[in-house]
Amino acid sequence: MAHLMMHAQVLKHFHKLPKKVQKKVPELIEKFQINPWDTAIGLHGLKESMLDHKVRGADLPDGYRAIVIAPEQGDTFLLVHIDSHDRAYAWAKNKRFEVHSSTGAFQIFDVQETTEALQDAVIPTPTVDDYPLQNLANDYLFHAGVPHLLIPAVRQVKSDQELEVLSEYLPPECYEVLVGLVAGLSLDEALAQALGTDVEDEQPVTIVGPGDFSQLTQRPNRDLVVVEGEETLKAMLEGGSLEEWRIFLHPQQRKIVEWQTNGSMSITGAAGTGKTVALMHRAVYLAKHLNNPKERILLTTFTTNLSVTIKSYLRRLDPIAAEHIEVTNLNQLARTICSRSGWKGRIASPEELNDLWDEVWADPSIVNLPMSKAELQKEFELVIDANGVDSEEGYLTTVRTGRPRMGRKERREAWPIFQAFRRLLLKQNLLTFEGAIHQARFAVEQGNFPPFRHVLADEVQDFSLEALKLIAALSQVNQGFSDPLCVAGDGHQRIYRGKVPLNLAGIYVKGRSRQLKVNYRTSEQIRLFAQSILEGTVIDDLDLGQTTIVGDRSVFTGPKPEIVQCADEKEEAKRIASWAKELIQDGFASYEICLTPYKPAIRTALEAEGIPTFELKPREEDPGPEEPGVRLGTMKRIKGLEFRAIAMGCSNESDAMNNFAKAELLERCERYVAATRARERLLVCILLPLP
Ligand SMILES: Nc1ncnc2c1ncn2[C@@H]1O[C@H](COP(=O)(O)OP(=O)(O)OP(=O)(O)O)[C@@H](O)[C@H]1O
Repeated sequence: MAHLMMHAQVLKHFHKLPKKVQKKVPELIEKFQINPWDTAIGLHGLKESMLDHKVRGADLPDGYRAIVIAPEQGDTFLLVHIDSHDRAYAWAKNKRFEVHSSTGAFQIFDVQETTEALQDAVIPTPTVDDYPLQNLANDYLFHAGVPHLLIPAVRQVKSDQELEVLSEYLPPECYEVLVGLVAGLSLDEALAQALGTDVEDEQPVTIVGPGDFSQLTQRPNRDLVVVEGEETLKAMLEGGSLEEWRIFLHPQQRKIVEWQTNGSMSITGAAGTGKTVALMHRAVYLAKHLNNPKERILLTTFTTNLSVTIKSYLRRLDPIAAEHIEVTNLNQLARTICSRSGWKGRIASPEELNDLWDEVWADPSIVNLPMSKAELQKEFELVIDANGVDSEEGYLTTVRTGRPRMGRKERREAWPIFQAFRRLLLKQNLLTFEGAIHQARFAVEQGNFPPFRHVLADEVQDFSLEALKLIAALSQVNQGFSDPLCVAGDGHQRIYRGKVPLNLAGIYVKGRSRQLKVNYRTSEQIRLFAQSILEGTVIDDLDLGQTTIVGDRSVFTGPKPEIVQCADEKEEAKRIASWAKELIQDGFASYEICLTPYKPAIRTALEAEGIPTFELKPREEDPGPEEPGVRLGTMKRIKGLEFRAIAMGCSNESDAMNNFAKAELLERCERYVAATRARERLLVCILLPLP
């Protein structure tokens, strides 16, 4: 059967086409499947007027034309553009539509346009004359995926800015490989990143020429999709427009989705690189391949926000598969397991915990405090509770990463205090959040709660050791099942605790780990700024190694983040309010703007300008377009969300933004998280330096 593959750009602009034209497209697809040469399709050659002789036109109503690329080998046709007659043909006239015979990627490019873009770019001449691309041999560049005809243009590139100019003109995977090479990756590494292939398992490309489309439906492809008929098209364009993440995955994401593993696997990547998207697609893929429909899949997250978003996205992705996937956040998961396995208590509220600590401190037998009360409470939360430490001996040997030094003597002194606190919890049938996770793990390990066939967990950088052990138990990681556990996370975004290597919890991902490097959320300018907040720090890969952002990039560019100095909170509130007002005048909806952290002064300043506000409260969903109002929320609250514009206020001398070098890593990571929630615009207020 012949196929018609559609290009992402056609789907992206589909909603702008006249209704009559939109209606005809499914008919066109169906006719193609039956007989692509059917005269009723009206496919006609345009040899004389087109540079690429494979270009065909197909008539659509109201004088519109579809640009279809006919194969020289195979029976896969490509619908690459739809527009009014003159515009459609002008678009296609000088373009080439080819499969690259080294990488197998389908590429659209215009040699003249690319060369001219480079010549016209006003970029200062670099002082150093040995930019990496200039020294590469033609053959090397070809293996990197550069079409033969574009090699001369690529060899002209003398700086990062010039390479960036080409980002709009080079085929995307080819541009990505070049960025990787310039950043210092080897050719194999850069190709593996861009194409989602491994050198070991790579299928050799065996195409016979640029018009051989016979393998396009089988190879990972970031811009083309097979559309099988009206229903598929409708499903893709649910709500009238395309949500690209549902259909077009980066080849690395595709690899993650379909990767069959005999043990746990991990997905890493900086903020916005599509980890959650890959994880959701993988959950759906696994749900579709369950052997027994009674088997269950768990997808869990650290924050409540994210689990709410994932739940609704999974239903959009595949409502039938979503029925097999239980989505819940860690807190809820622990509660459910505890209560289903017979526990009758409650998780203590923060106020109740404070009351219990007060009771401990009031106990006259507690006299020797090896550190301050506040530090001891923190020690309990971050070390004792999070690691499930249940004996003094265990405590003496626990690794306390990121905590103040404590010798054996101090630990022995502290232990009775923690025991006293635990006794009070028990007396009232209360558990801490970590305590509930600990109980839940026991319930699973003792067979009081059934494990899942597959477990997927997001935001694992913030999981405690106990939480990691819980998901390991729930997925039976060491029982020899295929694809037991897939975890996703990012060490740059760890904001709740020190790192806990997966390995410590018996989750072994060596050789089964993938890093995503293409940022789909934030502009390149915002990505670079956010990255600068963490400059000089060492970020882990969730396990025992370090992560690197070499070769990372965003898929789009935008205005530079604005950094403004404000003398005090009053000035800060004024600056933020006038910035938000300007954005709204420029067409931003109020709910697309978020200000963090929440400060009453900022709210008052906005309201004085007549701008509605909406506070994002803990555990409550962001209602989106239904509820106008500039969003106000803490940096922790906005994790897992994204906005077109973010303003970060920080008119406080000790704020991390005022002095990165002095700030704690967790605080810097929190600022990184806040900055990377912004898609297009970022305003950062810092304190005016003291005289
Ligand atoms: N293949 C894709 N095509 C288009 N958009 C994508 C794709 N993958 C992800 N995105 C978009 O990029 C944004 C970030 O994706 P996602 O939330 O999955 O990233 P993440 O790595 O989990 O981010 P973070 O760690 O910052 O929460 C989302 O708006 C998502 O829709």
